[in-house]
Amino acid sequence: MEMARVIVDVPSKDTDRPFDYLIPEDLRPWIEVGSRVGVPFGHRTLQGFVVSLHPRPEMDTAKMKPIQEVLDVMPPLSPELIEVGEWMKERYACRHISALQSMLPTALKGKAERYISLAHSDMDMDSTEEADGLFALLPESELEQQIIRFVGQKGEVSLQQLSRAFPDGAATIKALIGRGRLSEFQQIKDKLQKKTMKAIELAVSSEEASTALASFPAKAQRQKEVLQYILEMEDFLPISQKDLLQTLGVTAGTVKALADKGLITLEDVEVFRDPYRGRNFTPSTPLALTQEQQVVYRSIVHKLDEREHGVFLLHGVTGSGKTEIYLQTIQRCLEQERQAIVLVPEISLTPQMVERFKARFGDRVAVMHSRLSDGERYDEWRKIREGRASVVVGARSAVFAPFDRLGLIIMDEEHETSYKQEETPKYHARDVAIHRASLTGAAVILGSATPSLESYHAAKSQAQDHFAPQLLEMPSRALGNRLPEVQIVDMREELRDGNRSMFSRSLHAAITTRLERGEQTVLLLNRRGYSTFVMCRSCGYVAGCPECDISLTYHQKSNNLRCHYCGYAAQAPEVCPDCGSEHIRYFGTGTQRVEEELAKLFPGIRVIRMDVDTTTEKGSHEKLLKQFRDKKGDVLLGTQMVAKGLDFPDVTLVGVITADSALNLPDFRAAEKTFQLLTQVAGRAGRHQLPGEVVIQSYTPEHYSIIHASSHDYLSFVKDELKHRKALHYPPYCRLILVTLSHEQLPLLVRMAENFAAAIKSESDRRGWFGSLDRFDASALDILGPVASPIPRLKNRYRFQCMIKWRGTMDAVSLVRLVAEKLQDSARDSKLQISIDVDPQMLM
Ligand SMILES: Nc1ncnc2c1ncn2[C@@H]1O[C@H](COP(=O)(O)OP(=O)(O)OP(=O)(O)O)[C@@H](O)[C@H]1O
Ligand SMILES: [Zn+2]
Ligand SMILES: [Zn+2]
Repeated sequence: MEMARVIVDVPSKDTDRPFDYLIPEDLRPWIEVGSRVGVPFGHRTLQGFVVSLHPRPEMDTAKMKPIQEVLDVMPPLSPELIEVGEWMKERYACRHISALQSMLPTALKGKAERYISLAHSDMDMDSTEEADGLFALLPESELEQQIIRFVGQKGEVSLQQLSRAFPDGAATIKALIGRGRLSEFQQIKDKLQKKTMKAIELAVSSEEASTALASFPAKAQRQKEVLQYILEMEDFLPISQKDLLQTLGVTAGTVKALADKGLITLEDVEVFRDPYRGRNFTPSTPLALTQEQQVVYRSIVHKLDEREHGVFLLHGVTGSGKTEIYLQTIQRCLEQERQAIVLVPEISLTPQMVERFKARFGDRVAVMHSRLSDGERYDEWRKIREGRASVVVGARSAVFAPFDRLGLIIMDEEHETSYKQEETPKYHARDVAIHRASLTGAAVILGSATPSLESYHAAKSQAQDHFAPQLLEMPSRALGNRLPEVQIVDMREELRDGNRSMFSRSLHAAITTRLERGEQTVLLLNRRGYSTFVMCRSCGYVAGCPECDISLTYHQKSNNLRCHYCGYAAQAPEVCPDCGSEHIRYFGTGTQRVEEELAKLFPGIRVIRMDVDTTTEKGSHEKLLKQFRDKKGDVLLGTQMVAKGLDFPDVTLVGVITADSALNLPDFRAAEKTFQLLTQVAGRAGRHQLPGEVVIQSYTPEHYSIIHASSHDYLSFVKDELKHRKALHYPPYCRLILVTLSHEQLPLLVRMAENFAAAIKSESDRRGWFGSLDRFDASALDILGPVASPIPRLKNRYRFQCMIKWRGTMDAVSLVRLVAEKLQDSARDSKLQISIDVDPQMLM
């Protein structure tokens, strides 16, 4: 017998370490580092992950218990991912088990039994790599044939059954799965069962339907509307009845009436588990690279060829052809028989993005994002695990894709905050990607038109205590056209001149021109931050904290203003302290109001609205974009979603309703985020033949983030912004740890929060860490707070927070963790919760 160290599935402090178990002889061949096992623990059986294997210890093993069962044939985690988990535990002060669990698709988290069947024959032989094709032709051994016959006869066999029938077959069975002869799956129960939906399809040709539509009586207005919509959606049929009812606000009765007339059919159909199955992607071939692209391409490929770990920061303006770089470096990686992960922000995981990868690499691409059902995600995950996919395109958690020959990780729009997970474990996919790649000698490309200050600063300073990417730049657009002209409109002047509309005269005129020319407009309404700050509409004054240089947040209930960093509070002003105007109030508007205003100002204008409300249903995003591309809309109006990744030839105007809204958030990254968003959205204009124009409306047109965005000047922005960050001690000149404590009783919480801050102070003093952040050459640690959290009460619990700022090579995370655990132990009643967020992105 041998021994395994197992991390058990109980997220508590006392169980947050590996436990030793003996490996029974018959389970030995099934167990690897990364296996999921069932182990006895106290009186229960718990699930756990094997993190290491050891020879049988010398000591007395009588008290050690044996592993009871193995839950999967193929270990769901690899040794590499186990190592990443260990690193996450230290880096983010989370439990080891939470780190490991976060790597698995939900469907795998329960304890469902694993089954084996013959592999689907739906594997496309053309697209599998040649090596696999050769493998499949290898003569099969006696044992292999027996196993295949056995499984073939039974249809599906549970892992238990199979391991009993072939006690010595573990290695062979794993090999057969690896070669695509057998497949491992789990019975997908209840919510994962086959999904069906009521689907609507035309029962007649579209011409007949149109004719019928014309002859509808006036009183059948609702039916007419529905049929009209179905005709518009023709390319997407069948569509779901549920979607339609929601979009049009009609009842099922109206739909049924059309079915009764024989114009449409209504059927229960299975919802496809592969959301892209059956769709044809026009294959694309590599483009001849531009001069700039070639330089970048060569640097990256050089690293790939050396099989060395390396991190690149690809700073390329909008439309510079970063995606083509991604595609061609992936190509090289695949030629090396290695695999690639492409991370994109959830919000830009648009069909257009996925399409570009599917078009180049076909079935070898797996897709992972949050709108997939658990079942779909499990299927995509298996595709990766079993080696049927070699490229994955996905949101944050795709960084854990279970590849075993990873060669390249790409992170598009690397500055996006959605790469940080806000629940435990609070990891940043960028750091995980870099760490994972360093373990396997993989390359990392961080791409953006507006890199985060952290990444850019790291590339420039080549600091030793942080990752130091190699900077690659693409300053011109791939198609040779220029970046669009940007005009800034001062909205204070508009008001002074008597224009109270949310559209300036310039933007109004520009939209009118587009309507006349039949060109398209993208309108961005940045809703982040609305209703939270107080601004003077006459002079642009925004109430800010005297200590922290961030805007104060308006609290309606108490009618006061508060700083969420230091706790400063003030009465909300009645008149502007700067200019005395009464036009000072807190700000609020929404896409719906803009839509109404557009309809009023431009009668007959066709507006496609894209925001959280219109994109909740699966596929709605795609439909709206398709409508816009088919020129069924003059204006695409939306929130952040319209800023990213879109590439439409007829968009020649981009308008930003209020550029300042995000500028006034109580977040030290407010200027950076504003600059990024403006640059992104401006980049949507004039990407093809027609030249583009951008109109930015602002109440603070003199702000450096707006000025530099309008001249597409990333470098000047960085220079200005870094000055602020340095003066006020914010990243990248220090790092942050946000600690939130919560409890049901306020007085108790306040006392404990104060104890926490005091303990951090004395503990770091004792270690000689407490220095001044003003001295940039020295290590230093400072703690702000405690103050009430921006959300001071959540689910009946009060919340207080402390912000730790630190710089240096010391292990501040483990200090915070230590103090937090001590406090929790001493608090006796376990109702105190402490959450630690290392390198926080969300400060509100
Ligand atoms: N080498 C090339 N030859 C011809 N066209 C190219 C080349 N590289 C890119 N393009 C085209 O240029 C346009 C912009 O490229 P792409 O979308 O890859 O840029 P990007 O940098 O990813 O843009 P963004 O950051 O704005 O999303 C696309 O229409 C693309 O097809
Ligand atoms: Zn004022
Ligand atoms: Zn403050």
